[in-house]
Amino acid sequence: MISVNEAKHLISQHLVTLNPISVDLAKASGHILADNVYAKYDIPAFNQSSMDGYALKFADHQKVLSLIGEMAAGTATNITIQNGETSRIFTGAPLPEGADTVVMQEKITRIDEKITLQDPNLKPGLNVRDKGSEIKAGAVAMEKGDFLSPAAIGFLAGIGINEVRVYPVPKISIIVTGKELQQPGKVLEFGQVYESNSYSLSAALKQEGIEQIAVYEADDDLEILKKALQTAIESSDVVLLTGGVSVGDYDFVIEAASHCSIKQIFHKVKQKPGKPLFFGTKDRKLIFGLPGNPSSVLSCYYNYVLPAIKALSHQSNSVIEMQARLTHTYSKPLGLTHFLKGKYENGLVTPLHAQESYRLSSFAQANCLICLDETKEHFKEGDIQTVLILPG
Ligand SMILES: Nc1nc2c(c(=O)[nH]1)N[C@H]1C(S)=C(S)[C@@H](COP(=O)(O)OP(=O)(O)OC[C@H]3O[C@@H](n4cnc5c(N)ncnc54)[C@H](O)[C@@H]3O)O[C@H]1N2
Ligand code: MOO
Repeated sequence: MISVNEAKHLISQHLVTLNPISVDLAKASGHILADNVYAKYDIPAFNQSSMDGYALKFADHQKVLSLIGEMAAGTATNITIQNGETSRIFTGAPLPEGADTVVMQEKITRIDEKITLQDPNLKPGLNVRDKGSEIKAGAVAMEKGDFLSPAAIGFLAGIGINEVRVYPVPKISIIVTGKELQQPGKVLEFGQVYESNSYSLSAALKQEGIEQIAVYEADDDLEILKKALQTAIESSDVVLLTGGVSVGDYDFVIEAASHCSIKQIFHKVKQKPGKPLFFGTKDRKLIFGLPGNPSSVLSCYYNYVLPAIKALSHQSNSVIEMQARLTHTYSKPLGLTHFLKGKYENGLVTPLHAQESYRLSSFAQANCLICLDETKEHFKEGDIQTVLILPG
């Protein structure tokens, strides 16, 4: 059996970033840019007023000015002001030809068409957004590797970009195994358990902006599982199986993986929960066999699957590793790394109740996993441990 670190290292060695695609800007939020984006135009595209007021030549600011026209935002034709003239202007409107400064309307006196300024702080160019002051045509607007946040999307739209090249988010298939599984909402017959793994995994994936998720149910039937796995490999970048990776007579995942020519990279990790974790590859596709217990599924997801999925899209891990002080003493046997459901706050971390891998009640309250090393047995109150902060 390999250690947690060895397992993480082996996965990292098999990650190949997905090929970039072009997408509409409106669909690019949350992606990473695969190419530099260059500005096509000077933005603003014209000298623009940043205030409602009057446009003038600064050299005229001590004169009584004659009002000769108006420029509103969206005005399609320009006007020209001569010496001693001014024009009404509104926020966002182009400056009239000849004007270089705008005075706010609160800082003038107007008698009929005559304007006198009372702005001791007026400077040349005040209240004017210069043409190209946001960005110049040809300049790099954003760089390859930049994250497309909502602000970045707005920025690129604002400079006229409508399509970008990004690293795609992977397509995911989830295959749940087990003939005991019943859908939530239906009556639970004797021996049945409610199917929850596809729900928790889909929710976790959607939280990362992954929408292309297919769910298959494979019962405990080897033939059904082989077919589902084959379809899943062909139609997705990452396959997540849950259950059926242990040593029971109905645990068919390893056999189905071998039948589908999946190359086994490892099976079983020195950890709790999630000891029977399987990882394999086929071409560039990643196949994770997650041990069926609901808590094992999520613990393995945050430790292995999520970092891998993020790396495929060139994204940084959304599970943040931190150090925290234990609020309680905790003991465990030697030999396995334990991941405890915990509550982290202000540098302190508390292990929650219900750590068993079939239970999710404490996971539902947890905001972190506490990592307790395989080589240690006793952990004292105040000891500093690594915690994995779960995406909120
Ligand atoms: N003799 C041994 N038995 C077991 C070992 C072992 O080393 N030797 N390992 C145990 C550990 S640790 C784990 S974890 C489980 C993993 O087993 P499988 O991956 O084969 O999972 P299943 O047996 O199919 O299911 C385990 C458990 O989880 C429930 N389950 C499965 N799928 C779902 C689902 N989609 N939603 C909700 N619950 C699900 C299933 O009913 C079982 O209770 O093996 C131990 N056994
Ligand atoms: O390693 Mo298992 O996930 O504890 O039941």
